[in-house]
Amino acid sequence: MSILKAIDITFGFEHDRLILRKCSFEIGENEFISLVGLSGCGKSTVLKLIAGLYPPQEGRLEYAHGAQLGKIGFMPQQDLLMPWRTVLENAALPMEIQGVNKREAQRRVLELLPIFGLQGYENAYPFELSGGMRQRVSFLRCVLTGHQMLLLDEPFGSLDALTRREMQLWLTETWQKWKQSVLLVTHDLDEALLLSDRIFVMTSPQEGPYYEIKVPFPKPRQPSQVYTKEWLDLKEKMTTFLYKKREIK
Ligand SMILES: Nc1ncnc2c1ncn2[C@@H]1O[C@H](COP(=O)(O)OP(=O)(O)OP(=O)(O)O)[C@@H](O)[C@H]1O
Repeated sequence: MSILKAIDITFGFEHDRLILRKCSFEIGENEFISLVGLSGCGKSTVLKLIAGLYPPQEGRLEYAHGAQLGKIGFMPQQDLLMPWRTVLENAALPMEIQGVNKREAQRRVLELLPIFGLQGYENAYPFELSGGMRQRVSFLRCVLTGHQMLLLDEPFGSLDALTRREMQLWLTETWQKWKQSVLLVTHDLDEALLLSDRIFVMTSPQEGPYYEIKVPFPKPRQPSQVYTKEWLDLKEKMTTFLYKKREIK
């Protein structure tokens, strides 16, 4: 069953320069999808359309029950934690805005802190945390507000390579517990292959449906797999598609 259907979406910031033209895709229940593409092709814009920050110029987005606007977790590129609020207050705030009372919101945060590797840090301020920990607070906040769907915009983009790999592995394990659908924007093809059920490869402008790769490796995947021939073949397929399209333009 699908949680979201995008049907013939057309969108551009300038009238003569479209980012999406009659673009369609579906996201299934409990599905993990990555969106990859060259810088500036419109990946963040797709997330913002789904989150309802921009209306499509043509076409429509159909949300399954429970995944309506306002109930989708959105994690932007920057963690956007408020420096004057503690971990507990930062993580609980969006739930409070959704109408959950403060005590209950904080109870839900406290319950999840250990899973997010943040136990004992509830009263810490963002400046006292490492980059990976700040991203986990941001991710925790997103999980608590996204009832059925999470939109993650390069969540690990600002982290060093080792922390990034650690966070990817942590996410593969943690995500199995949530059963929320995820649309992850990333530049990192290994990250996409490590985490996803399907990968949408986006060109600029995106015409029609995305070029799609179904990732055939069973989960959870291991970082050592990135050196296997099957893995490298899939990466090459995506790279060839991205750059060929660019030459044609
Ligand atoms: N608010 C805006 N107003 C006008 N143009 C915009 C706006 N936001 C984005 N754009 C333009 O739309 C295009 C797509 O931007 P978007 O941020 O979606 O790309 P992206 O694929 O996410 O890029 P990156 O990988 O570099 O983050 C870019 O050319 C960008 O300059």
